[in-house]
Amino acid sequence: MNIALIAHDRKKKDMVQFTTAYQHILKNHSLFATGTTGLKIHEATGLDIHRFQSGPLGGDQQIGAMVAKNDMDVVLFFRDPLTSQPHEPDIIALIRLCDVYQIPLATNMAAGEIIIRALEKGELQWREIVHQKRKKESGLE
Ligand SMILES: O=C(CO)COP(=O)(O)O
Repeated sequence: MNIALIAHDRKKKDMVQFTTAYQHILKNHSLFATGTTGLKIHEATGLDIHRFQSGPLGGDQQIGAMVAKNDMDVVLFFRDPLTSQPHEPDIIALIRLCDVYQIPLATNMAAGEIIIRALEKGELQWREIVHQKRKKESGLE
């Protein structure tokens, strides 16, 4: 599955702890992240991650583009609700797209734990059905 990992600055510690604790699960998936989050995770865990731009420079939008193509299966976005962000519209747009495409989205570590455990148990396999259906509709299969 394609998993996006994003954390605002004050939540990066949470993200590093989270990805360290669950790296045995995450390593079996394709990981994507905004620039600085991806770097911190890679430095702490050695996990392979495709890094997009930093959030304020368009990284949220790049991840949003994958969501809009229904290519992203899970979004773990540990956001900071107490600090205003210069790219707030991008953040809102990404969250909105997750709702448009019914993408499991965690906006904090507690919800992230529920999603990652569900992923481990295979409870998100329905995403494969979405991919297969999409391929069929586009004539790729
Ligand atoms: O700002 C972000 C998400 O909105 C995160 O960006 P960075 O991972 O580059 O810090």
